[in-house]
Amino acid sequence: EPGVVIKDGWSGYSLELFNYPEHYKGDLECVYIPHGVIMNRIECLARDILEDIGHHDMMVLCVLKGGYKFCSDLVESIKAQSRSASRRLTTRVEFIRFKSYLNDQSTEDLHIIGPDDLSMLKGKNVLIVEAIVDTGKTMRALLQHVETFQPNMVKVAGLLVKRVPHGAAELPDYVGFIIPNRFVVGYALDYNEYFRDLNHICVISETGKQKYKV
Ligand SMILES: Oc1ncnc2c1N=NC2
Repeated sequence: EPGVVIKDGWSGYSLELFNYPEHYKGDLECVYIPHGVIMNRIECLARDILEDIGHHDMMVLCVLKGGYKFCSDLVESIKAQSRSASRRLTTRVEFIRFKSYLNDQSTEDLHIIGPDDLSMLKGKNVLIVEAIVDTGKTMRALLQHVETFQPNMVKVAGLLVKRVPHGAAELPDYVGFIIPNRFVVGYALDYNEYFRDLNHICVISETGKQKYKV
C-alpha cells in the first residue's frame, strides 16, 4: 500500500468532536486527519524506515517550515523504535528551506536556503522529510541537489501526497496519506504563517481564508 488513501468525497470529522485552539474558532471547515491518526501513521513509517535504512547512521534533511512537526515526531519514533530494538543508530538532522522566487515569467525558481556545505551527507543514508508533496518540484530539486554530495542512499518521506493534476510522477519512498486536492492546514502546515500551532490537519474555512488573507 502506498499510504493511507483519503478519497475525494471525504468530508472530514465535525470540529465539535475535537479539541483545538480557541483562537481558530470559525476559521476551520473540518478536521481532516486527527492528530492521533497522524501519530500512529508516523510510527508505521518509522518502522518501515528503520527496516530499510536503519542499519546505517542516518542523515535526516528536514524541509522547513512545514516539515518541522512531521520531522520531529518521525525522528522521535525512529529513535524510540531503534532503542527498543536495541540498535545503536545515530540520527542527525539538518534543516533546509525553499525560497521559490517568482521571476517575471510565471515559472518558479526554486532556491534552496540552508547549509551550503552538505558534504556531511557523503556516504550517508539520507532521508529527506517533507510535510506535503504536490507537484513534486521541491522533492525533485532536492533529490538532485543531495545527489551531488554523493550520499550512500537517498530516500524521501512525505507525510501528505496531494492528488493534483500534473502531480508528482514518482511517489516518495514513505507516504503517510494520499489526499484530495484541497488546501489543508495544521500540524505545521500554514496559511500565511497561521495554523502551524494546530495539532490536527484541517481544512480552512472561507472565513479563515478571508481573515488571514495577506
Ligand atoms: O494544502 C497545503 N497547505 C499548506 N501548504 C501547502 C499546501 N499545498 N502545498 C503547500
